[in-house]
Amino acid sequence: MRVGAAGLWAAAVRAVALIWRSARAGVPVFIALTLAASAAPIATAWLTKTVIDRLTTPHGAVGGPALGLAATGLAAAALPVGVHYLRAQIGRSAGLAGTDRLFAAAERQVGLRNFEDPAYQDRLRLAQEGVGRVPEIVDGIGGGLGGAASLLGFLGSLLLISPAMTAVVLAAAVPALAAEILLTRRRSAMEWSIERYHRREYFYGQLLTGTAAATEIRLFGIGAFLRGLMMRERRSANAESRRMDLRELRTQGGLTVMSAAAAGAGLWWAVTAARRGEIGIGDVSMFLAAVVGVQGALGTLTAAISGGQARLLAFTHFIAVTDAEPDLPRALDGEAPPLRRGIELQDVWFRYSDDHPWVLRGVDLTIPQGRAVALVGLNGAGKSTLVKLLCRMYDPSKGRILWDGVDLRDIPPARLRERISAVFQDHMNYDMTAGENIALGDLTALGDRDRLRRAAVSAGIDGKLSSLPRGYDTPLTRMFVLGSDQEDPVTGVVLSGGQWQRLALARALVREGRDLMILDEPGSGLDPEAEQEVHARMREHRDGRTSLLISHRLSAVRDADRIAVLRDGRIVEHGTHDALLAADGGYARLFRLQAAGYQQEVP
Ligand SMILES: Nc1ncnc2c1ncn2[C@@H]1O[C@H](COP(=O)(O)OP(=O)(O)OP(=O)(O)O)[C@@H](O)[C@H]1O
Repeated sequence: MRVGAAGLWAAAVRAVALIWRSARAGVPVFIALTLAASAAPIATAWLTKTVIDRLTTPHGAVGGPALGLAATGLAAAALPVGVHYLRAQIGRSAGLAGTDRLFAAAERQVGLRNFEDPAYQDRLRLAQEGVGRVPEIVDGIGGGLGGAASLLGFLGSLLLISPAMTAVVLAAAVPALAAEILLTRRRSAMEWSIERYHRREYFYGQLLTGTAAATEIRLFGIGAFLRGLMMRERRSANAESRRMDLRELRTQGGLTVMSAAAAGAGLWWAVTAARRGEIGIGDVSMFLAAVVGVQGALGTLTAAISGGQARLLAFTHFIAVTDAEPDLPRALDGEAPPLRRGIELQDVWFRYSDDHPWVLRGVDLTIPQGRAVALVGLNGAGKSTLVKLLCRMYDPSKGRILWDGVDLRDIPPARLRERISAVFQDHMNYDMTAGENIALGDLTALGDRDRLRRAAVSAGIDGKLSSLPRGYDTPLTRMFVLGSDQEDPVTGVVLSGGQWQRLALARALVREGRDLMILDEPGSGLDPEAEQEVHARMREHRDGRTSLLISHRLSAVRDADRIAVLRDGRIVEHGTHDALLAADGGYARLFRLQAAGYQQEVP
């Protein structure tokens, strides 16, 4: 991604606006103290010159300037401390506001399309990095302001002593500044180009240190292999950084010699001019302070400019994420009415992107209110995709889905989702307490132990949760210690796959009174007995409710009011279990196959 000067400027304006809005009271004080802190050394230099001049003239009164020197010395020592505190404080406020804004922007992506786009994911990660660098932008602003004020102050002082010498010092300074800015742009470009190595290195690092892949990595013995891949990425990034460092070394080396030569020449001139009586001894001291001051200010300024470019570049990702349009067209005021008739899919076509093949190719399906519809089909047939369309995680590419006659596109996703509960095939296990894991299904149940237990009982997991060391308050994680009590840390518990499955079911059940219940493979991780039991419970729960059930175990869906078979992106069979068996099509064949498999297993 190339960001030109205009882009960086726009980013600077946005960053300043964010900083200003998040710390209105602190910013003016910070600027005032920064400028005062920069002025202190200039005042010190002038006062020193005055003291020396008066000391070298008979009867010169030095009391006033000496007192002034003491005051500026005090200011020079104290002001940077205040500036440092305010800078950190403003950085924290701005970082907090930026982080909140960033995550709110990510939440505005109500569907999944952007989240599944690798480019958006990259951008999101870089945006987090960008917002993390907002405190550095505050540093940069402070450095830039302070540096510029010192530079102008010392150059002005030098100008009063000798315009010629000012020209020499400037001649050494300006190329240095220009070269630094150029180097910085190159460094930014280099950092952007090595980002791809860092992303892959991070990925391997996560694999090697996380728990998700820990078992496989150990069993397959692939730790060293993955570490090798990780180190290869790091070496590639290092090689490019080293090339850049060498270029900087050469340029900066040359510039340092140049400015040292300018300073040396200036010193020689000042000393000889003082010897000839053309300037006073105080002027020599002022000149020395100005040369050192200009060089120091230049260093601060170039660091602020070069660091600032890199930080603003990172901040452009934050801007891109916070400005991104929601992935689904927004319907702001539609309603999802309580379901009375049912849900209708009319000629629904869907593919994940223009580059992907069609998953659904004209699905027509009705889920009548109060009925249980089962959806069956082979792996990859598109069942879970259809579920995601029903929850409006995506919009159909063609066709429409009607909720009691209202197109889902006309309903704000949040309102639609309030009416739905679901157990997803790839349900989530949260590193939180058992109770929280259930309550996440409906936050109004948080802390309502009776409701949580009711859901857990229905999902058949209450016994297990009640027997945990702290019951429903037991953390279901070994990732970190929960609770604020450092003296008495709460050790977490790890559940089995099937137990997590039941917990996901409880999470769906705690969402009481919803119009549609979606059960996508609710029994897939359970042993046969448990699966039967869960399906029996779900049958009870479904009774009189609108539900969509997906299962590969056809015996579990046989008593659904309707069964739809999805193949090649279309509903190819549709009816009750008995009707489908009588039709003797694909469903009947699959059902017999499964039944025969079970019979063979019985001795
Ligand atoms: N997020 C995604 N991006 C791109 N393609 C996807 C995505 N999710 C699923 N697919 C593809 O869509 C097709 C249908 O997948 P889906 O998960 O809906 O099938 P399914 O019927 O639920 O399968 P299973 O029975 O194995 O769970 C598959 O070919 C899959 O590769």
